[in-house]
Amino acid sequence: MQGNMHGKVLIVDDEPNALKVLAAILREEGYTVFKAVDVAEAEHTLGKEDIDTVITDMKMPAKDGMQLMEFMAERYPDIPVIFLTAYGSVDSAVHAITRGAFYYFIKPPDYLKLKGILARAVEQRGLKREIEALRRRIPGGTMVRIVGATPAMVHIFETIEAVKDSMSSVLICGETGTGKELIARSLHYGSVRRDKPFVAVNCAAMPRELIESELFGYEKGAFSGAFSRRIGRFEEAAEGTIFLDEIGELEIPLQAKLLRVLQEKEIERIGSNKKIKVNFRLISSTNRNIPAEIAAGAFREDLYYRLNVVQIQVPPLRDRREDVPLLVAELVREYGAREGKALKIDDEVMKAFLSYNWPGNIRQLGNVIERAVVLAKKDRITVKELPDDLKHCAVAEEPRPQVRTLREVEEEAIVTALEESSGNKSQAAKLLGISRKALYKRLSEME
Ligand SMILES: Nc1ncnc2c1ncn2[C@@H]1O[C@H](COP(=O)(O)OP(=O)(O)OP(=O)(O)O)[C@@H](O)[C@H]1O
Repeated sequence: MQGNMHGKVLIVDDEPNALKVLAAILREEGYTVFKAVDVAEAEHTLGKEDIDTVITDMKMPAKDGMQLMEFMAERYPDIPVIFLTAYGSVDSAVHAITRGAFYYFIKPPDYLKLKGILARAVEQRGLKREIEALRRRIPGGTMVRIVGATPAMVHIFETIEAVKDSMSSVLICGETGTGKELIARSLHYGSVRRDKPFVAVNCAAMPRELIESELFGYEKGAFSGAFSRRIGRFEEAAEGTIFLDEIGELEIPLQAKLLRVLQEKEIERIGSNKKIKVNFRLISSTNRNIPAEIAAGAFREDLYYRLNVVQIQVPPLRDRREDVPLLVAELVREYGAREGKALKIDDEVMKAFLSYNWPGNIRQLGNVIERAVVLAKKDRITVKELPDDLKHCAVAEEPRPQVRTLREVEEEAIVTALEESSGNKSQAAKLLGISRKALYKRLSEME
């Protein structure tokens, strides 16, 4: 945004007059204005133009403003959204704010105020863009920090380094929440392609027809609802990386289409038979056992070989428990910073973390820590802040003997006193309430 005070604004409203008036006012202010009469058209414009801020009506006949915002949260999380809402639907606007909307105005808005808010939104977008650009420039930087020191993780880091700049396809296998997407991102942002797009598509999140139009795009009129042309994700990923998450969910007909794209490096938009050259690096991920799917006839073997040129296996968290303390420290710092809390973790909590089997892996660990950080009072995270199944783990992990011998108690007291006094024996003796000589005597008995 530097050197350019104004930005690109997209206005979405089903009332042509409202659209016209606001567009005129903002153009006067020097903004480049794009208009859309519904969410579908807005989505299309967002795919084509580098929009700085969206101003949208809340109530619209097909999809509403809230649905547009959800779409944006997924695809364009850095673009601020300002809502215009009719008097009487303030509730939904407030809901939008809690979901991250930038601001809302009741119609008709106070244009002076709207201009002020818009300027702030555009400025914020500019800042985010600069930060993103800086991050990408960190030499060899992966932008995201992948925490891990176990041999399996070190092996993954080495593989990332070795293959990041190549065009070969990478298949990342591992349970849900193990960090597959993080690895895909660091393969991209650490590579020579880091200034090109990284386009992620979750193959499990959408019905088949939608994935197809998402991946390949379509021409205007290709099917009912295709009001305008839309470019697909393969085209969007030009010279960059496309990440197909949960590739195992792709149905057989789409597998065939994908195979053809990989072989021929060209695509056809739906409703057109013009071939378009595409060039991208493909990373895919799966939490399924693909060879078993092949044996069951649910996955094409030839496609598997194309996807699996380089394979990265990410182990579940329970198989690399040594990484748990590192991850916990990192996550507590991260969420703590967000909440403005500097927190320590009780030993019991760490013990529970170490013995739990983490079916949701690091994502689950992150959620548990986020919750604990929010709940934590004072400066500690205690077992009280853990969800029930983890609390049980903390209890199960403490098979303390009921009675200890006096000698054991004495030895423990001596060790604690020495620790407290950093090994200074006079001070330790003082803490224990005995003479230095008595301490020496007991120490010699202990050995
Ligand atoms: N090694 C790691 N270090 C730090 N954070 C991690 C690590 N691995 C995963 N995470 C965090 O855990 C969460 C889940 O990771 P990610 O989305 O990459 O997992 P995934 O394997 O792609 O999950 P799914 O299969 O469900 O899509 C993210 O918030 C990510 O930042």
